[in-house]
Amino acid sequence: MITFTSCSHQRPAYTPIIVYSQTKTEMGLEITHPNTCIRGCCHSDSIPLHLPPSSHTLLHPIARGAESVVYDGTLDGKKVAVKKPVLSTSDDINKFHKELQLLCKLNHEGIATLVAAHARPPNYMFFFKFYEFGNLSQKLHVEEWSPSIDQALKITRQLANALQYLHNIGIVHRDVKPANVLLDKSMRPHLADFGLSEYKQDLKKVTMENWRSSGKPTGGFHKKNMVGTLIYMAPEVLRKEIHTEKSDVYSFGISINELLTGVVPYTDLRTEAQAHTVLEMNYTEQQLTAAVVSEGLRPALAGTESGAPPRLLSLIQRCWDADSDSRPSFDDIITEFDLIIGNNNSSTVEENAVTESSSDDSTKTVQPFKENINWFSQGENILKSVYESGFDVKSWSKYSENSSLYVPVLSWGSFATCGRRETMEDTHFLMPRLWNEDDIHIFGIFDGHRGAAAAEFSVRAIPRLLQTLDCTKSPTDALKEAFINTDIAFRKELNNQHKYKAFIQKDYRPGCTAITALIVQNRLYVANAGDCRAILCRAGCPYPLSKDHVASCLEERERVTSLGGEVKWQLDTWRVGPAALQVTRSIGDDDLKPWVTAEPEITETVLSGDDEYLVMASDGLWDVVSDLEVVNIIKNTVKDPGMCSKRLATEAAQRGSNDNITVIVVFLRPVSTAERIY
Ligand SMILES: Nc1ncnc2c1ncn2[C@@H]1O[C@H](COP(=O)(O)OP(=O)(O)OP(=O)(O)O)[C@@H](O)[C@H]1O
Ligand SMILES: [Mn+2]
Ligand SMILES: [Mn+2]
Repeated sequence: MITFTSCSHQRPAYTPIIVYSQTKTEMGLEITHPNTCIRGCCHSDSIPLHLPPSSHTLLHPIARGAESVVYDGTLDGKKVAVKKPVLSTSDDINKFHKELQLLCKLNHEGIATLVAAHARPPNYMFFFKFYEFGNLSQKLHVEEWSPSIDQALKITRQLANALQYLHNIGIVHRDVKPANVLLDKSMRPHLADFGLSEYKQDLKKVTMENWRSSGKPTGGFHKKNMVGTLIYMAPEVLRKEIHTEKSDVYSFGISINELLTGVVPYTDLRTEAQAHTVLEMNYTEQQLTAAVVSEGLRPALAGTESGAPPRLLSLIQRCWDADSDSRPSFDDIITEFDLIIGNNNSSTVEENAVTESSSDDSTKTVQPFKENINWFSQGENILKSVYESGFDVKSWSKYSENSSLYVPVLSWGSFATCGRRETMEDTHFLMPRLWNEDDIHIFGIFDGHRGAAAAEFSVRAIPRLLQTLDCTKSPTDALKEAFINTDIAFRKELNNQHKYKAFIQKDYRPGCTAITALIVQNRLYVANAGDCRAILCRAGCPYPLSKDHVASCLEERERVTSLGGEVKWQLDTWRVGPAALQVTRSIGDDDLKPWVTAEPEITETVLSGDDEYLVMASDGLWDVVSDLEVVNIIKNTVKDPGMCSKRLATEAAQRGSNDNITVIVVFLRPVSTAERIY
């Protein structure tokens, strides 16, 4: 017989008592001990790892990344940035703990300071010091900040210090790029975003694990390993070899060059001149990768006119050397840099002396007298002619108070080329964040004919009119009015010129087609007059957002004839009036009014998470590339809106488009690091 001795599942004789004690951090935050995350894997002596709910508030989202949302908020009354990662799988939670462990170890003024974290369910959050000036990429390319050479050198030096510190404690950042450099009020840089960082000794293991988990070196493998953003990635990373700390040196070199030139890597035309063969302004991901890896393609190096000392330029070139062993370490970079800065200070003095003496001469030079009419500035003055008295700047931001609305996350880019024509008659504008509102954006393209005057006038006039709106008008009415008022003002100005300025030809009747896309929160309004076109890519498929207004369209032909206009088949197609215009709506074309109206057709679309991007272009693109082809081309292009625009325009040029080509691409949701690659 078997007897069971009772095994004691009873409580032990005593329960260990957890002693909750409190200490204070330098910032005056209270730390409750034991100070660990829920799992007990993250520790810190100085950073609280769990917080009472009353200690913090989240205010507004300031950035929605692919893997997290960053809010501004407060912690014990002080302004902070709160990074809330999107945690959907257990992998994501492991990643959070890993990032937190790492952040707890960091303490350097060149690195974004973690002041607290909350690492217990249901909330996982990082609290960082708030850096008022946002990230360096935004500063350079959205605000178009151009730093003085001294500012650029200071930022370079401080960033190098931060990376030297990281490498010395054995950490590789793996995502060095201007978007991960935050600026404080004094324009000092702080390296952020340790989401991809690893300890040097783990790099090999991490690579192998990812390799094994995906079975073969494609698909998942690439996605996990090709970290960072493509254009900042070192050749060895692009070749899917193991990352080293020298891969950070490469990304640092590319980033510093971007700081000096103000140009997004590979978008400068000068680069194309250097890049031969396959590239020819035609970057698919594979081609860019191949060119970087095997042809040694690099962004156009900053010129000495940027004020950068030649030794710094050669240092950048060594940083982006194809052979990682030939790249300097951050110890080397700092040593070299101090020599450079030492020299630069003395040369600045000399240069100043030179400029001062030469400035005497420049006062003697006389500005040449310009007779040409500047239609851009005429357009800028539109407010004077439309509003007699003052106006209020108001916005639609409170158009809908519903805070649970879907709000797209935008990034945008454009490319314009005169193609085979001798003159450029297309114009366009990008005005994200109208009135400084995060959720109102407008973009527009104007395709001029019979001269560029109407397109030049409208590109300044339309955004001006929209900026000074009466917010009681609906966006649809506002757009319509802006088109019509611009047309009236332009024709009035042209007639004035005809009357008083003899040097304008009598039969000079320029016009332009126009398309604008206005985004207000989750609504997209496309206003179109003419044959520019906009499409929306939703869940992988193209949807037209505008209809072409041309005389070959029966509806338009009937509209024109019902107003008394004449439409005739001439040469190859239907054309309007004595001027034989193909388009039936436009701004300008004074001799064809009112038949060729400036009144736009407007579509309204409610945006949702399925909406990927918007493409707007002049007919130079659409003549030779179909809606579906546009979607397919973007599918295999580097997911950067500027590059996609350029790729589409150059594709059209290659297919023989003989018109000016302007393309605007607006991504409507964040592109994750992985998506940017595949
Ligand atoms: N401490 C801060 N102060 C001010 N702005 C911040 C701060 N931290 C983050 N941001 C803003 O949020 C953006 C995203 O932050 P971060 O790069 O850490 O998030 P992420 O989700 O990893 O983004 P990514 O999509 O680049 O991987 C930054 O580029 C910056 O504009
Ligand atoms: Mn980032
Ligand atoms: Mn990240």
